[in-house]
Amino acid sequence: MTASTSGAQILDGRATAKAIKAELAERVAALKEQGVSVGLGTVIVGADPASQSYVASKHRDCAEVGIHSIQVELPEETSQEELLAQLETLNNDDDCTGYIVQLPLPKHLDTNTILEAIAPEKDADGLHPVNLGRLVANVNDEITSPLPCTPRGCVDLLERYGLDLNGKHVVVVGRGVTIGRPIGLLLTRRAVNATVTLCHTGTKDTAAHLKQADVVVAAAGVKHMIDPADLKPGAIVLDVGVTREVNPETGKAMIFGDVAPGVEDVASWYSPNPGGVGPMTRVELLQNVVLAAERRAA
Ligand SMILES: Nc1nc(=O)c2c([nH]1)NC[C@@H]1CN(c3ccc(C(=O)N[C@@H](CCC(=O)O)C(=O)O)cc3)C=[N+]21
Repeated sequence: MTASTSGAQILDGRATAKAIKAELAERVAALKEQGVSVGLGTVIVGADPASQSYVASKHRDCAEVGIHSIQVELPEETSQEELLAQLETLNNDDDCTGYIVQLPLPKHLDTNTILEAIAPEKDADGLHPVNLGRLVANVNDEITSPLPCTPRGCVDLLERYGLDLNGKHVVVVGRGVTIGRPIGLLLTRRAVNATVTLCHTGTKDTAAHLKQADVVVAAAGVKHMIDPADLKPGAIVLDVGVTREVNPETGKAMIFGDVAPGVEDVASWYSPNPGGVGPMTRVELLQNVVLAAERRAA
């Protein structure tokens, strides 16, 4: 655990993801000994530079733990039928243990129809409606089916630092499908036992909710929208939202979180962005593929 120069301690997602990757590498090796190979597929449509950079890092992660990768790159103008045919190929490919379709998709494609076409047992993101439904029904204990990567990454990061959420009040900001909506379902399970408030653009006074929060999950995707002055002193803050801006002079991409600078003077713990929940999301993707292979081997 790294202490920052100011008051708060850092929830270091890079170091935590590295430790989890070492554990996953052993599980992949054990599967190989049983003759089970583990493969992750990624499907990317179009040439969005942010998506390409995310997908490239997912394949680097795979190489690190011994997971074989299958990269499918399709042109921007790919039709819905062509994409569905590609997913059918991956659904039937025994070398592909699990896969993801990188989001966002070009506007002419229907994201929900595409996500539903992924075989639920190959859904590495945990975003298929069957798997999200199991999360709602509370039958998804990860032994049966995958959990969504970013929520699980948040919960694992807190757990690895020994931060107990039992009885704590968590305020989630943002209602997106990848994090804001599902994370409350994980946090309110008996095993975690937190109380959750979900704030979104329709919330009247988000600052008043933040003041009550023992833990804040900032997942709106709006650069620096959370003012540290609105936090309760000593709060735990997970900065999840990502805003990517390309510097027009250098051409270099810059990453910004949802929490404005100064959080380190108010929080007891916080996850920086970059370097916090992003690397955890990626390691949970690997975890889902390894779990899928272990299920298949059982
Ligand atoms: N089907 C699908 N699944 C996703 O999980 C998915 C997606 N689509 N579309 C886009 C978002 C965004 N996302 C991130 C993952 C890792 C980092 C990450 O590792 N970030 C590094 C920095 C990376 C950099 O510097 O570019 C960090 O936070 O330290 C960020 C963002 C996954 N998403």
